[in-house]
Amino acid sequence: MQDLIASSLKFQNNTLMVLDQYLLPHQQVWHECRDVKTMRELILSLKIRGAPLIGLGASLLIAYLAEQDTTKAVLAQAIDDLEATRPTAVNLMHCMAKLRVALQQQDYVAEVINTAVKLFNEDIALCEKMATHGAKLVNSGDNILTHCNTGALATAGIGTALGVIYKAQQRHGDIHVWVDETRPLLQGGRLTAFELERWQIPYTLICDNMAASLMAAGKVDKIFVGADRIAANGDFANKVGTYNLAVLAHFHDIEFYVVAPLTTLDINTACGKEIEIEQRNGAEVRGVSGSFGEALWAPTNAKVYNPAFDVTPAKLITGWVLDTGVYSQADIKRGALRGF
Ligand SMILES: CSC[C@@H](O)[C@@H](O)C(=O)COP(=O)(O)O
Repeated sequence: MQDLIASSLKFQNNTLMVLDQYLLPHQQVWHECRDVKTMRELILSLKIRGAPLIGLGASLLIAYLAEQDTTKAVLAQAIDDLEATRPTAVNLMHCMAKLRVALQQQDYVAEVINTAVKLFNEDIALCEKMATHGAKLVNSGDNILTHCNTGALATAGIGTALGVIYKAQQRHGDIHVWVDETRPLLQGGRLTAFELERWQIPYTLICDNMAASLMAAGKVDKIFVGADRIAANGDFANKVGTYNLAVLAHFHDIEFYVVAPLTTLDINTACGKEIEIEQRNGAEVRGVSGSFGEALWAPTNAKVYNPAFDVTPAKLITGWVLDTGVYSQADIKRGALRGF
């Protein structure tokens, strides 16, 4: 298989490597992945994360296994096992569905490899298109608030919502970003801050509960976030805390955009209530861990509620920035998403 290189995932010299996003930004450790057990562990522990990237990492592993003369039955089981790791991000299901089709073909080894390569390259192109559409919504001098990490680390390309910010900065040169730290796993504080620093885009890190007062002070012009699944009616699931921002944006009359590729659309899910939300281990809320070690601040057995995502209803969204363009409330009500 040809070499494929992204910020946090690479297939090079026949070796699949994953950058450990749990240890970033203070340690940059790449893990080699040769089997389903390792990839499952990397996904479950969020060492590889972000809706598009999970699907691509799993796909490249299947392609690698196909190249090792793995039987059809074992590959089919591997696809099922990887698909079962995280239930909310539909990109993973999208990739696994494509690979299942490839596996049915006569020359399935070549088909599986071609499909994985195509998915990877397609994601780069989709990011570019979303960013181009989204950047047109940004004005010179805008203060943009974002949540979680939706950048190059989470995709094969420049990212979804953060890709828009990157393009807008290239266009205007004077964008400032408010970065929600994104409790409990701190994807904003660890990863988005790291990426913005690398891209030399001015940013300020805030705790999630500071967004309201910033909005009240008139310091947020627009909000851009990513999505893990967009239902047919435009409701979408994204990192927990996104819904809070949408409600706050509505109250303060601030534009709120969701940015996602067509691989995030799930027209078989009618509305947000039908999206399965991943529940995670309580330890993530009782304390924090990372390259610095572990800290526990709550009582060891404190009862915890820890959904990884929440659902934002369509009525709170100003625009859906997809690779095919920007869609308004009216477009969505007309059923624009069902057309894909
Ligand atoms: C391009 S990323 C879009 C989403 O996947 C992102 O906003 C998000 O919620 C990631 O969650 P994570 O749990 O870190 O995988």
